Amino acid sequence: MASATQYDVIIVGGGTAGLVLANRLSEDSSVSVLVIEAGANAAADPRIVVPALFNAVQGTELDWSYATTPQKNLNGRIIGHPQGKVLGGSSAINAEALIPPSASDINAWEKLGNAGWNYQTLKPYLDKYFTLSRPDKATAEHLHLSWLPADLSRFSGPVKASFAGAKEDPLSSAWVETFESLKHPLTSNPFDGKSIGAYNGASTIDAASKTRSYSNSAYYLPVADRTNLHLLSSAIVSRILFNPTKGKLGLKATAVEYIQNGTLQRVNATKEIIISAGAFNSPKILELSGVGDPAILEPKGIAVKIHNKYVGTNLQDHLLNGISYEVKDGIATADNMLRGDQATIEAAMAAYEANKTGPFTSSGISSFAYLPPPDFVNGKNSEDRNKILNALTQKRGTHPLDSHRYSRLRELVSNLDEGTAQYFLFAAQSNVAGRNTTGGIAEGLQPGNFITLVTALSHPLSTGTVHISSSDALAKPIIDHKYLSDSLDLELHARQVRYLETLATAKPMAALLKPGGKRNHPDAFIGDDLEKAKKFSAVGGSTNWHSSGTCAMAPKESGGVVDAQFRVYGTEGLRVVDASVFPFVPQSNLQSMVYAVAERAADIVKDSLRRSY
Ligand SMILES: Cc1cc2nc3c(=O)[nH]c(=O)nc-3n(C[C@H](O)[C@H](O)[C@H](O)COP(=O)(O)OP(=O)(O)OC[C@H]3O[C@@H](n4cnc5c(N)ncnc54)[C@H](O)[C@@H]3O)c2cc1C
Repeated sequence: MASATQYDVIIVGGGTAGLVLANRLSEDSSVSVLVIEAGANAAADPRIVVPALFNAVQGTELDWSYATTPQKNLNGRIIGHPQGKVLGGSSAINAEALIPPSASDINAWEKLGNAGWNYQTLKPYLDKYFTLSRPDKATAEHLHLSWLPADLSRFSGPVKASFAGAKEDPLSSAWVETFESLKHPLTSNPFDGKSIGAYNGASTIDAASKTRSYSNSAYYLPVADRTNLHLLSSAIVSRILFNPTKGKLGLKATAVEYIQNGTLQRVNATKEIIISAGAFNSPKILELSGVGDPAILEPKGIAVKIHNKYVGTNLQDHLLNGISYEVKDGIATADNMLRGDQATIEAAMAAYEANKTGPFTSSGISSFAYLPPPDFVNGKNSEDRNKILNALTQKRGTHPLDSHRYSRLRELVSNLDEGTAQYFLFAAQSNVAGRNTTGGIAEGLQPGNFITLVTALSHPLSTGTVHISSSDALAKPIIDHKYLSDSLDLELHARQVRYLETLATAKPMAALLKPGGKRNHPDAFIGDDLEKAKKFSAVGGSTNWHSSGTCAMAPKESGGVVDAQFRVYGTEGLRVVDASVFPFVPQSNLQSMVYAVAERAADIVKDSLRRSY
């Protein structure tokens, strides 16, 4: 039985990855596990439970409310970065889209030198974290789910997923049919590691209760009464302490310092400390602990314990851009709800409470597509394509992982057999163009009903940094994504932004939109003009909320912070497990990879704990 001052394993951050680890590692009742989470357990809070309300959490006490520095290539705009500060982390505030990753994205980890990190080894874990409910026949037909396998029993995990979307809503059906009419049909089952074309995806929403299913409800609450699993909530970890004597692998991590109710406290770990504080806060905790670049740490008065200049670098995200199109009268969108219209919210709440129906049951984001650059398929625009391919053979960037990024993108643009961009539909307007986005997505909305067609760069070349701003554990880090700092990102992204206009004028999508209707910004009228698309890329560029990569899993000489077993280089008993370890941002939305990677990490740690007895 654990004491209050010492545990076998301490997990820093009870977020998406942290709670997977907490559950799996405490399955062995002889292992004592402590989770330290900065936020509260808000499991009953409707802003978390009700699927459509994910947006209402942003900027509240449940959000770290981070933001970038002014982004030079986005016209100096500041991009807001919500991050869950609550038990469940960002899985408690995300938009619930469950997008399976691409096999080749994962195989790229192994090519980089992470032995054993390929699709085959991760696949069992990708199937292990969720179960999937099949919708009724009429909904399945409406959503064009013929690709869904007859047997869903291979999905066997605690997160409950289902297909959102109502038969009455014309949008999700039109989405798939529009891509089909443009000769980009879905070519295979996305759950098998490849998705090209459009489909309506699943969401992490419990089909029966129509509530968010996330790491708290799925992994923590069902086992919260285990006597060997303890949770300290509303406690902010300030640093990891090391034993000054070097062991075989390096300094042994022995204790965690945290601040609770304004008091600095300490708890010891006998075997493992696992940092799962997310892509911004995990590198922050390493730096506060003296693990990082002396040029960053020393000016802040932090003694360098382990010199690794790559901590907090390699920051990636899927830069996105959306054009909002006014829809014809009578087509239901989420605009009124997003604007906070009282009558709409009351009607939606009434439908939700009475029989779990209506707009509160989904996030409004479930229609997706992946495409290679549409400009280049079938041999089109080969001169432009060759220019991009040639540029990708030249040395660009300064991070050791950059050369791998270029060769991967080169492969994708050469073969055109995988997506380089994600497209999705948001059933309301987007207001982020031309402004800082720290106020969230519901600020300054215009009257009318809209849909937003969105595209995001799947394999960005531009990478940024996140570093501490001071030695104060409560200070926000300095986040600089350096969006579009590699000019090739703009070349590809602008073409994809221009393709949104093709989608909007294709059948049957065009029939839903108001001819000559309003848009979200004067620069959003792009037509076929690539220069206008480039301009709008800067005006409207924003985050897809997929920050990752800042404690990359890679060989040390390739810019790695952790090895293939998640061990922080130069340490013993210290690992990082969360979105920060992804060396390359996968093309999929991140939660599926975070859950799967955490499940696999749990097995790796269990194995190591067994060997240590
Ligand atoms: C608004 C939003 C929408 C998104 N939508 C989707 C989507 O629809 N589909 C999808 O697949 N992905 C989505 N994502 C991405 C996905 O949810 C995240 O990438 C993923 O949840 C990150 O998991 P993580 O374990 O790395 O970090 P997190 O889940 O964020 O966990 C980190 C945890 O550590 C805690 N913590 C941090 N610092 C400290 C400290 N010093 N002391 C103690 N605790 C600390 C945090 O409070 C948090 O609970 C979205 C993300 C956001 C922010």
